[in-house]
Amino acid sequence: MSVVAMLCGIHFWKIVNDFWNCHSKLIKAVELFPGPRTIPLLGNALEFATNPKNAINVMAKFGMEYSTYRLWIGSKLFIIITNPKDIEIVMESPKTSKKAFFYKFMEPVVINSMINGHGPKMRANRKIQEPLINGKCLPFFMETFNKQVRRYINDLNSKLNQEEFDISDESEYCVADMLFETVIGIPGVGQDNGDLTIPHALETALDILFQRIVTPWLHPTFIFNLSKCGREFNAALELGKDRLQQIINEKKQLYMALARGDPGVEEPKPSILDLLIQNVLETNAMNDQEIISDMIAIIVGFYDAVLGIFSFTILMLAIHPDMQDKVREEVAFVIGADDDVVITNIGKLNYTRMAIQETIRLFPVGPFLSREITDDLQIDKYILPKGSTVAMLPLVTHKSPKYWHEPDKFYPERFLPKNSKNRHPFAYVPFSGGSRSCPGSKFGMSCLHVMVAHFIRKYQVMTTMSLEDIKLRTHISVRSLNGYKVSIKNINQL
Ligand code: HEM
Repeated sequence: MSVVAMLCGIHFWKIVNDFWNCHSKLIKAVELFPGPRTIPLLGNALEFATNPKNAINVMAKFGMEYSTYRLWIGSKLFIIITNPKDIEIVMESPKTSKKAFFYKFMEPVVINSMINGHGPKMRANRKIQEPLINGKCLPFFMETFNKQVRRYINDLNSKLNQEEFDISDESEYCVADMLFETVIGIPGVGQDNGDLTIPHALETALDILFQRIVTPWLHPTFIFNLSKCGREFNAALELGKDRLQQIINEKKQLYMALARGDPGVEEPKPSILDLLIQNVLETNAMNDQEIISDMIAIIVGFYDAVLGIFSFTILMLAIHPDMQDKVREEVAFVIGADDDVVITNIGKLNYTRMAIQETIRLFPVGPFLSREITDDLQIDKYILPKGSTVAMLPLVTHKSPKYWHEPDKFYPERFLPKNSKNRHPFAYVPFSGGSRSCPGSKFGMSCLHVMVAHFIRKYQVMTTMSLEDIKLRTHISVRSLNGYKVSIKNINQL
């Protein structure tokens, strides 16, 4: 214990030293930036570390006040920006293509992945994977989405005409099954045996990651590793890593057996991981560590986004029955009473798409997008100094009355071309932008269309919640703190 106390003491001294000596340049550079009052050494950390789940709400509150401002989390300087023209400069600049310092916290399990890496190797790996996610196998992935969603919709019959239930809790297994089959290429049987170990472990890791970001005394790795949350975080990532390594080994064996023409070996259905392994067996372009890192990035990106957006969309349609009817009419017209949703339908489901877009406007999956400033960058009257972290807050920009009429209302029609034409393109950044934009946007939106279409075609959804009731819980992503309570009736009983 005394050794730990001594190490903490040494580290504390180092923080003090860093703060006063190494960061004097940064302190000077942001003298003119507005921002909340700081306290010595901790800066603004106490505002966030005491309640990390509310941290982005607090940042958003300051964002309403200042639009551009600075925050100090210990010795780390954050510049928060919310104006679309500034967001455009930051997203498009090569000086900000590196993710913020805290993405390093995902190491040593997730190294130089699409989510936390940078540089030529990361870009080359991303270039291999993007066409696998959104390319010619997408129609095939749609079959899996339809199959799993049909299963889920049938199981929801047990909730018919009953009390309210949480739509997110009910949808977890279906989302995990779609993920397992299309991303990792293992049978999606969560709806049969209820195993959510891997997605839950990764969700826990995200929660802890965010807690660490806003808690400066957890930044040093050796202190973090000694803490309870550090041990939990490492265990969660290790679990995902070990399972993925095992799956990769099995798949490599299988594809080598296929190449040799071994008898009785069947070609598996394609998944993103299967396609990637076939590619690297031929090209040797990525090693196992890189594949695992990117698979974790994709699993987190898929599970968190699809589950969160679907749950919010159904809740929004429950709160707004007129809009729910419009989605239902469109689905009936474009897809019919019982057909699968195929890729060519997606472009015709305009109102459904606008309902999903409007949901993501109000509840952005990436409420806090951050990058490292690798060289001084001018935005408006300010210079973002090299060595600071810039954070964009879609949660604020998406609700600014400067760009959105009645921003707190759910109004899908605001995405009609005639209502969008004068809007700054970076006033809406659901998938981030520039070189670090989401590589899974088409894949994810296709999946969401399938889920919403099947659900609304079968059920009338109601809720006692109102838009004003929803309190947000934020980590890297956004969730409803008070859940997504809905009840359902069979559409044919109406
Ligand atoms: C349709 C709903 C989705 C939305 C709204 C969404 C949104 C986002 C946003 C805002 C980011 C940027 C995060 C940041 O800059 O910190 C991001 C990154 C990412 N997303 Fe998505 N995402 C969605 C679906 C998906 C899916 C289905 C996948 C996987 C197939 C995925 C994989 C990723 C990955 C790997 C990154 C990291 C990319 C990078 O930082 O360069 N996303 N996503």
